[in-house]
Amino acid sequence: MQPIIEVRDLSKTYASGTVALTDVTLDIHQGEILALLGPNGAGKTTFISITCGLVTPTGGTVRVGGHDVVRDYRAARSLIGLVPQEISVEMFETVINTVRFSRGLYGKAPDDAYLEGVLKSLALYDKRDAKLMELSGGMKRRVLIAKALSHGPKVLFLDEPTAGVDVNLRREMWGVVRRLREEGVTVILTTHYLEEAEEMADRVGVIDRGRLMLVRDKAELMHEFGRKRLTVELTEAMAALPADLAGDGVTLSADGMHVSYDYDARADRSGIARLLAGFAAEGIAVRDLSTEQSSLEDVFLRLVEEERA
Ligand SMILES: Nc1ncnc2c1ncn2[C@@H]1O[C@H](COP(=O)(O)OP(=O)(O)OP(=O)(O)O)[C@@H](O)[C@H]1O
Repeated sequence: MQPIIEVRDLSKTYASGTVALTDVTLDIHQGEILALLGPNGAGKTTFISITCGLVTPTGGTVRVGGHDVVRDYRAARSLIGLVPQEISVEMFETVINTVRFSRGLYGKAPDDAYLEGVLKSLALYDKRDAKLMELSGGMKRRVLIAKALSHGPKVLFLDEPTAGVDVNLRREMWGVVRRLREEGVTVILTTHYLEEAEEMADRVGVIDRGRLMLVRDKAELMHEFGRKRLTVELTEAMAALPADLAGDGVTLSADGMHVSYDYDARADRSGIARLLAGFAAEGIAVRDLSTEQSSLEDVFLRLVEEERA
């Protein structure tokens, strides 16, 4: 199947001389949730703005549903919904009128049945006649999504959907995004939160200083994420690892006081029992044990380093 979004060698240098994107190439598939992770200023918003036709690229192309976002702007844009970072809503307007207005901006014929369906899927139907000023922060964010969906797009961009919101609201947003995907909407979201990418995405892309460093299936990343490290603290320093303790993933610290063992936490047999039996057999006294999980952040840092190398 043809990707819904095809990005080829995309570059952007702003008039100020700031290089925001360099040679980004990426396919986004229909019905997936792609999370774009990256630090402030990495180029995420620039990528979204170009795809939505709000910023002109200085090199390369983006096609949405086969339509070039520059040459064939209207056709491309009609397939896209954008939920921007800032919450700006017309406080005195009602929910239903706000989404009707957004739909009208796309030159689409009025279709209240469709819009009511959108409001229902976002749990806003009961609030359709409420003024926006009467809504909670979470509801206002859902109104922004309803506006972005008002013209029936195939692709939804969410620029930092949960920046600065509390944990409950973040979970609520995750639920909303998952339901949209079930309805067949392709979702591209940007985030600073690794946890969010981990929770939501089918694929994760990392942008760093304008370059797309990597794009991976989350399952693949989670496999690496599943690694843990056991550290065994000894009562006395050891000069070298005894032969029956040495093995894959076992290392002795420089001071000889700690043995660490990296293992796959998801494997049926972690190898920990075998290792500890080895300590007992060698008569090595153990002071303490601790385990730590490599965070997604560790995984990313390692991957990005590998990619740079
Ligand atoms: N209109 C503009 N004119 C000049 N430079 C810009 C403009 N918009 C963004 N930039 C610069 O381009 C770079 C990428 O910015 P962008 O907003 O795309 O990053 P981002 O990854 O979305 O960051 P954040 O996570 O902070 O939103 C930054 O250095 C930024 O200062």
